[in-house]
Amino acid sequence: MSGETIWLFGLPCSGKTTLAEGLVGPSTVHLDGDYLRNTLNSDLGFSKEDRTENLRRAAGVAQALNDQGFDVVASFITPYRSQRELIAEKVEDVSFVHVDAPLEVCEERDVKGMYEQARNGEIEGFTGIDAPFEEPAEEGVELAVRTARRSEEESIKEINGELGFKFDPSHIFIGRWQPLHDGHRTIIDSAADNGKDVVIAIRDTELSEKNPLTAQERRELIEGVYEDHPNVETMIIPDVDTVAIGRDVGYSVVSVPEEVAEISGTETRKQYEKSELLAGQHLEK
Ligand SMILES: Nc1ncnc2c1ncn2[C@@H]1O[C@H](COP(=O)(O)OS(=O)(=O)O)[C@@H](OP(=O)(O)O)[C@H]1O
Ligand SMILES: Nc1ncnc2c1ncn2[C@@H]1O[C@H](COP(=O)(O)OP(=O)(O)O)[C@@H](O)[C@H]1O
Repeated sequence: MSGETIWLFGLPCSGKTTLAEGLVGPSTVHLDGDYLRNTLNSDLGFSKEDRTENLRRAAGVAQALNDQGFDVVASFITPYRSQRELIAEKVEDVSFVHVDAPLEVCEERDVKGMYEQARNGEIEGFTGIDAPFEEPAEEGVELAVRTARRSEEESIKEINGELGFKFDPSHIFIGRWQPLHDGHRTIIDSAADNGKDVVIAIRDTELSEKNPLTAQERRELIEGVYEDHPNVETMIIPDVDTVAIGRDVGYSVVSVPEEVAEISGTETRKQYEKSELLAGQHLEK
C-alpha cells in the first residue's frame, strides 16, 4: 500500500505551513520548506536553480515516504510552473493546492518580518517582491484555497473535503474490545502510528457479564480514542466464532506479543464501573 502527497504552494505568508500543520496526523509526514532548508537543504540558496534543486530533493523524499505507505503534506513556495511540473513527474500520487492570498495580505501578515527586509533591500530575490511567483495556469492544480477570506479551520476543511487522503486499509484487528484497553492500543498503534490505514472490527456480542458494553458503545469509545487518527476506522461485524486463515493468500497473520497479551480485559472489567469504561478512565496512554 503506498501513500499519497498533498503539495501546498504559494507566496511566503500565504498560509502553507499553518494549513499543513492542520492536515497532518500521526501517520502523516510534514515536509516544510523552512525546515528542510535548515537541514537537508542547508547548502542551497534562492536562485531559480537552487529552488529547483531544493524541490527536486523534497519530491524525492516525498516519493520515498509514499513508497513506504506514509502520506505526505509538503509546504513549499514552489514558485515556478516548471518546478510544479517536475514534482508532478517525480511524485506518483500528488495533488497540488495553491494556497492563495494577495501579495498585500501576505505582506501585511509578514510573519517573520522578511517582506519588510526585502522591501528595505536587506534580502535579495525574495518571492513576491523581486523574485517571481508564477500564478498557476497549468493543468493539474487540484484546488486553490483563498486564505485571505477564510479562517484557518475553513481552509483545512476545504482541503480535507476536496482531497482528504484515501483510506486504504492494510490492517484489520478483530476483537470484542470489552473494553478497548492499553494492550489493544499498543498493537493497534504499532500499525496506525507507522503509516498504516487500520480497521478495528468490533464483534457484536450479546450483553453478558463478560460483555458489558454494546457494540455501539464500544465503537464510540474506540472512535473517541482514535479521533485524531484519520487512518483508523471502525466496523461492527457479526459475533463470529471462527476466522479461517489461508496460507500464501496475500496477507500475514501476526500474534500479539506476550507482554501485551498479559493485559487482561477481565481484570479491567473488574476494576472499573461501566460508566468509567465508557469514559475511557481505564486507559493510561
Ligand atoms: N529570497 C527568499 N525568497 C523566498 N523565501 C525565502 C527567501 N529567503 C529566505 N526565505 C525563507 O525560505 C522559505 C521558503 O523556502 P521554500 O523551500 O519553500 O522555497 S522554494 O520553494 O524553494 O522557493 C520562506 O518561508 P515561508 O514564508 O514559510 O514560505 C522564507 O522564510
Ligand atoms: N485561512 C488561513 N489559512 C492559513 N493561514 C492563515 C489564514 N488566515 C490567516 N492566516 C495566518 O497567516 C499566517 C500564515 O503564515 P504561514 O503559515 O507561516 O505561511 P507560509 O508557510 O505560507 O509562509 C499565519 O499567521 C496564519 O495564522
